[in-house]
Amino acid sequence: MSKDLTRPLGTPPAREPRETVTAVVALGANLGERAETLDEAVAELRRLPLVDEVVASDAIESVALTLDGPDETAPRYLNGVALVRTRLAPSVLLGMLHAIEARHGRERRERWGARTLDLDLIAYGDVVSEDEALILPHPRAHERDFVLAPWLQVDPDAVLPGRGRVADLLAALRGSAG
Ligand SMILES: Nc1ncnc2c1ncn2[C@@H]1O[C@H](COP(=O)(O)OP(=O)(O)OP(=O)(O)O)[C@@H](O)[C@H]1O
Ligand SMILES: Nc1nc2c(c(=O)[nH]1)N=C(CO)CN2
Repeated sequence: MSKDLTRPLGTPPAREPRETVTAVVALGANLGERAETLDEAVAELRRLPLVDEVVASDAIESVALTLDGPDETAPRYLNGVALVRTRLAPSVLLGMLHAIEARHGRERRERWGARTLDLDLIAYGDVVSEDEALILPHPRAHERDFVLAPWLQVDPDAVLPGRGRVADLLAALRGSAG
């Protein structure tokens, strides 16, 4: 029996097919061959089942944000955003993001620690979720220049559900910086 990946695992088959939504995936890397890793991760997103289209931003470089604030001595990050048109259920998509991270040697050691690849699910359509295994939209996306700027590049009209237009969020963030 084939699995229905449009539903959260363990739930009964749907009567209606799940519609295609745009998921926003943030990519980050500050260890290893960062640009190659991000390119490969985008290629892997394109090969996922029930993914029709992936539009990827350019990669941007930024100083590492740690729990103690920006750290100029830490390896710098390359970040990007991919818009993923998919019928995968959000929790199934997150599981597949974790599998891609694992294939790139991601180790989960410390929070906000250096990593070969980090894939966060920033938004899934306009779904709102408080489940700590998958909070939607991502609770820190609105305060991250390295998420908002590449997102705006691939979707100038983007809206972060519950927070507003990405262009306005980025302008506010930059206006309040330093
Ligand atoms: N929207 C989301 N995207 C990715 N992971 C999420 C999300 N909401 C909750 N999580 C949970 O957060 C856990 C930690 O994720 P991760 O290791 O990517 O965090 P981090 O990259 O160190 O920090 P941050 O979440 O601030 O980017 C994951 O196991 C995942 O289940
Ligand atoms: N510049 C930058 N800093 C970070 C990043 C990131 O992607 N870019 N991700 C983190 C944890 O998700 C912590 N700090």
